[in-house]
Amino acid sequence: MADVSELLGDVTEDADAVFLFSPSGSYYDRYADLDADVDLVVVGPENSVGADEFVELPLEFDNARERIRFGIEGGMEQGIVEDGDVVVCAVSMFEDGTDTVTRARASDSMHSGVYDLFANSRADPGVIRDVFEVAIELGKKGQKGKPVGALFVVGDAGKVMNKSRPLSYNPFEKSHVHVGDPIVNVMLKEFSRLDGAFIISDAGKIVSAYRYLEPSAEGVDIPKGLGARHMAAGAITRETNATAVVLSESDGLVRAFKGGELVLEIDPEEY
Ligand SMILES: Nc1ncnc2c1ncn2[C@@H]1O[C@H](COP(=O)(O)OP(=O)(O)OP(=O)(O)O)[C@@H](O)[C@H]1O
Ligand SMILES: [Mn+2]
Repeated sequence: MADVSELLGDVTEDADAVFLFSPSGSYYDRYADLDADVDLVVVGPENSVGADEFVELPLEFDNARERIRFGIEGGMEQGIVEDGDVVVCAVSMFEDGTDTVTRARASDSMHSGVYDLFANSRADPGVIRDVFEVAIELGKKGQKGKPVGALFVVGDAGKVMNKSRPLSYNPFEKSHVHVGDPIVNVMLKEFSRLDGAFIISDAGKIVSAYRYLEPSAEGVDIPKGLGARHMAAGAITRETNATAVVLSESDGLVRAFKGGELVLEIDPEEY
């Protein structure tokens, strides 16, 4: 008579790697000497169990699917797994301990650039996430139903301020508000109708709105067809350690630039 592990054995068959998401120490130790053909990788905000192979998650994603995608993308980024590899993921979905096992295939299409953006930006990962959320929401709804564009420059704010000038009075002048506060998100959406860029600090403080960016665009190579807003976004990230998040008024896409390059392009309608 068949037993449960036989019935479910297909899930773990021919695995190239096993990813343990935030395991307890004792759980990890039980499997640390796994069969030599299979990589044992710990994925989480920190490597508390001292695993040899570790993928850092900059955020503890609530959504298990996002957590898994992100972990696999990080594993690909680090060269632990590659396109086509079977990755068995052990995660905790309902309680503290591992209670869920899934089988996923690493693929180049998972390689969206999101991992690099969160893990290697100067600003806090949570701040980058909050800015993305505002941009995506703005992209979905527009401003009073009309498409709207916006430019957020995140991190290295002092330097960004030095390479820009005000187009109008700064409504955030004396305030100490942070991206992610619900009221601030309403303000950002309201002010996005007006020209220029928002400047946001590493820790998420809104430093200014209405900034005209004046970086040198020399050597900035962005896709043809994108205009001045995107050029300014790309260029400012070449001259500073900021990350720029841009919502295009004309095609509705959200793009991110880092180091002078386009690193991510997403359609708000898919989120
Ligand atoms: N250097 C800059 N700094 C800040 N904001 C800028 C800069 N250049 C352009 N913008 C803003 O971008 C807006 C749109 O400009 P433009 O159409 O040339 O950009 P774009 O890249 O085509 O963006 P979109 O896809 O949203 O149209 C301008 O009205 C202005 O608010
Ligand atoms: Mn345009």
